[in-house]
Amino acid sequence: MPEFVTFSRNVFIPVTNICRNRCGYCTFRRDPEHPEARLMSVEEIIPILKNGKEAGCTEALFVFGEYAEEVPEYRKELEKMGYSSTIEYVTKLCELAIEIGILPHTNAGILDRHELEMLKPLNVSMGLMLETTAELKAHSESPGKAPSKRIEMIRTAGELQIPFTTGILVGIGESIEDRKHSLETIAAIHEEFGHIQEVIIQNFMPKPDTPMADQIPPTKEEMIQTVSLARELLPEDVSVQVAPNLIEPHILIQNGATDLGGISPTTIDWINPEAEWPSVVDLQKMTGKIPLKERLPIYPHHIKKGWYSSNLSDLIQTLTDKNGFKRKQ
Ligand SMILES: O=c1nc2n(C[C@H](O)[C@H](O)[C@H](O)CO)c3cc(O)ccc3cc-2c(=O)[nH]1
Ligand SMILES: C[C@H]1O[C@@H](n2cnc3c(N)ncnc32)[C@H](O)[C@@H]1O
Ligand code: MET
Ligand code: SF4
Repeated sequence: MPEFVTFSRNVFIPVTNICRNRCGYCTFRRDPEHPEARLMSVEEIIPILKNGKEAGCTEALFVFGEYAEEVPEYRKELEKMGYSSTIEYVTKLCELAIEIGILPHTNAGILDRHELEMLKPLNVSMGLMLETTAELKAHSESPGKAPSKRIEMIRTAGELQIPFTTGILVGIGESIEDRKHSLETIAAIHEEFGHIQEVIIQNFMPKPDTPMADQIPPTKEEMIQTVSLARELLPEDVSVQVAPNLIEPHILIQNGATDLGGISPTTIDWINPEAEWPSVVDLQKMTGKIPLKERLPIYPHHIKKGWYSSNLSDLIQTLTDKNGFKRKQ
């Protein structure tokens, strides 16, 4: 049993749902002609950040479609707003979040070294799910889900000393051996760079009207087995995260999970909109006797190592003090 289980309070900002990929399990992505296709404006985003700040959130989670610039209609929209790339726009959004008092964490899909360098000074951590090292049908129309590209980006983030979240998606057609290989790959990258804070073991949730609508999601037993495997294969300083809105976490905590990721009092999970966030009180009920501890989107050991830009130090300090987060030695 772990000594405690962690979580963070976030606001989820789905900057754009335009995406160059077409993953077989995804309902987040929209075609440009779809009525719900969007690129959020600064005017829409500011109140979300402010509400989140009021509600005690410490993390601005920017998640969006990968390289939407490859979609011509989107590029035009972005140019109308005065930006030539999504990442240029997102740096502006991160600056706003910092001004309002929330720490940015961006998961943009694949980014190149230059883009990572642009975001590093404005993000306390970043993320990219490896998903799997297997070549799967689910990803046959998603160039950005090529395992080699994902591995390369996670490594580059390591070279740049960006605190990082990655993970695997369980139940999308991969075998147990594939899961093992994916986790070993993540473990090896972390041994080299030391930047991975947490590895998400995310259970696939079938969605209506997707090519994988009828695929059976992983069983509780498979999830227990995968969480145990992750705990066994990953270095000790990496936590194993499960999503408490997607699966009952208690038994997974008994098998090695120690983090529940971000939950939000003010925004929905845009990737799994059908899955409501539990409240902190619900979370405490789920973990039972194990104490819950709120964390920031940057872990204490990375704060201690100074893996953040000077733009962020005041805010990290204020939020650490205010929330009474311990700087674990
Ligand atoms: O609300 C969600 N948060 C997701 N998060 C956020 C996560 O729960 C936390 O915000 C991080 O642990 C940072 O504190 C991700 C972050 C990443 O870097 C990569 C993937 C994910 C996936 C999800 C997700 O599906 N839903
Ligand atoms: C942000 C992350 O959300 C995950 N993701 C995308 N679609 C689904 C789904 N149907 N079920 C569970 N997780 C999903 C992917 O792993 C992505 O990288
Ligand atoms: C909305 S999914 C999360 C971000 C990115 N599109 C990816 O799949 O990696
Ligand atoms: S999961 Fe991410 S990369 Fe895949 S289609 Fe959805 S938004 Fe695009």
